[in-house]
Amino acid sequence: MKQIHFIINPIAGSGKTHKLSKDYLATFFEKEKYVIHIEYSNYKKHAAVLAKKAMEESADIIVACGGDGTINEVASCIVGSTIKLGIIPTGSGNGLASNLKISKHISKAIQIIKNENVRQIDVGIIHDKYFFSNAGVGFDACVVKNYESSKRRKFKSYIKAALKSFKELRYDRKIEIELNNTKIITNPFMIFVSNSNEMGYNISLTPKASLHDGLLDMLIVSKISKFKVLLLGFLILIKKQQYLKEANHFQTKLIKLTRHNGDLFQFQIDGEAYIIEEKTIFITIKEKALHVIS
Ligand SMILES: Nc1ncnc2c1ncn2[C@@H]1O[C@H](COP(=O)(O)OP(=O)(O)OP(=O)(O)O)[C@@H](O)[C@H]1O
Repeated sequence: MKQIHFIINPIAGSGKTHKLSKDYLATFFEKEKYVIHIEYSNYKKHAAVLAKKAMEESADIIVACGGDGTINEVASCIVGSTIKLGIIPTGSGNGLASNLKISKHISKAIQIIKNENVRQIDVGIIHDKYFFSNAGVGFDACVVKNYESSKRRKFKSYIKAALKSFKELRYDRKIEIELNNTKIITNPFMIFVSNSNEMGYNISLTPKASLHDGLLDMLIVSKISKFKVLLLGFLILIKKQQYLKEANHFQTKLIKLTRHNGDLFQFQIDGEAYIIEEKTIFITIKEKALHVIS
């Protein structure tokens, strides 16, 4: 019998998860072959607690039902193991699921899990945390921080958060970046590191990124005027950000970031806000460390 555990974030996205009852799932997973377990996350980081419990109960497959935040909490527990991660993308952005071509239609996503076609994907590591989609410091981290205080988890909330971040924009920190034997000292608008080629909503800052190439894709945008911020936003929407001369793209396996002044590092990691206190941090990649059904 296969033990399949569903971990559902009830507040992710537009709350489509109400469909995921035991009766509904039982119409897909035959009781002769599967034992279905369902748990709901009740607070931030609870999905990780539930994933660890599922591992102790010998789960074969753990299904994260939510967005990139829920996937991060669940997947971080099973990196390096042979437990398979299933995804039902009920979040708002669903960047990783979209990169993996997992349908947003619940029944289609369930069918993908049933087919059990497993791929091993790379996993990013920033300081002591895993990321599966992307992480960044600067404007994107500010947008995420402002988004977290909004009541609704929708695209409109991201736009509002971006406008607020635009108003708050300031360049009061210097960061030293070391990668590929190069040192860059910048007063950044944004330092964005990605494992996946999509942030969600079909937006990509790193279109060349692959979950399977053993490399991190990095976009460094140095200090730019507010006019150029708007221009960059437009270029991103038409997927032509390389035309902004301050936007530089790199591929690498290891990045060292040192903050020379300014406050603590305020990151976004898979769309969640994080503070990192250390002055120097490393970002690296663990190849093919996660078994994902897609
Ligand atoms: N019951 C709950 N109440 C409040 N927060 C929760 C609850 N369950 C999970 N969370 C938190 O909700 C946050 C958002 O989850 P998630 O990223 O899955 O959805 P999303 O933000 O709508 O989607 P995406 O990241 O794809 O845009 C995560 O930080 C998670 O820890």
